[in-house]
Amino acid sequence: MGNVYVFDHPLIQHKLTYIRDKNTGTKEFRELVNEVAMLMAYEITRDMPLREVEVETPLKTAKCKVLAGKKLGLVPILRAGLGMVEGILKLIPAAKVGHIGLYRDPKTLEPVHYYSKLPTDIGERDLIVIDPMLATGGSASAALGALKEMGAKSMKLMCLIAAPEGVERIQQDHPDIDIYVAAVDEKLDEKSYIIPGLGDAGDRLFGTK
Ligand SMILES: O=P(O)(O)OC[C@H]1O[C@H](OP(=O)(O)OP(=O)(O)O)[C@H](O)[C@@H]1O
Ligand SMILES: O=c1cc[nH]c(=O)[nH]1
Ligand SMILES: [Mg+2]
Repeated sequence: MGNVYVFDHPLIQHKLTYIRDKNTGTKEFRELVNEVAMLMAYEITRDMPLREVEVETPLKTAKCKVLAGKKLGLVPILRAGLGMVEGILKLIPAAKVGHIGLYRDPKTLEPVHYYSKLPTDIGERDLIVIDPMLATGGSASAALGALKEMGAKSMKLMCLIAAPEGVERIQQDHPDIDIYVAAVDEKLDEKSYIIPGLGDAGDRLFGTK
């Protein structure tokens, strides 16, 4: 079964508090989401392989390390996942970005897959699938399933806030996938919003409500 990693770094937790606050406006919300995404990416990329190189300092030859050039890919789940991409690209500017469009039908709560455009070599890349909210887990599960069908072999799921129900769903449907979050909240409400959560991530990012 996949592991769940909760990032308790003080900077992540501090910023998440202001992301949750209903009085945080669109501009600040966007900035904070990107900042937390960047900090989470820093933690997630801990296992990136390095290779040794030699470099001439002004004084001596030094044996040093550089990234081994493993291919990465970011896959934001539209729309809200877009809000985390810029922050991650600040750390990993060469990463390719694929897009997968899914929304949760407000009546049935079922995910509707409406778009995808991925790098042609997704099978060779380590993918980070990004969505701020893991609520029922339906959208992320469908996204991971669709990506596997399209050839993805190595994926991590990165979310800001998860509900226990969403974590369970991913562990059941995709036991091979590790989940990285800033918080696992209490529960879902009757409309399957995460409680306490942060409200509707897409609407808060894009100012649509
Ligand atoms: O775990 P689930 O129950 O599937 O819910 C989570 C999904 O809901 C939100 O997207 P939404 O449907 O609001 O689309 P949007 O990003 O376009 O606003 C969120 O960004 C997730 O993709
Ligand atoms: O709490 C929730 C649940 C699903 N989608 C959101 O944006 N927020
Ligand atoms: Mg939304």
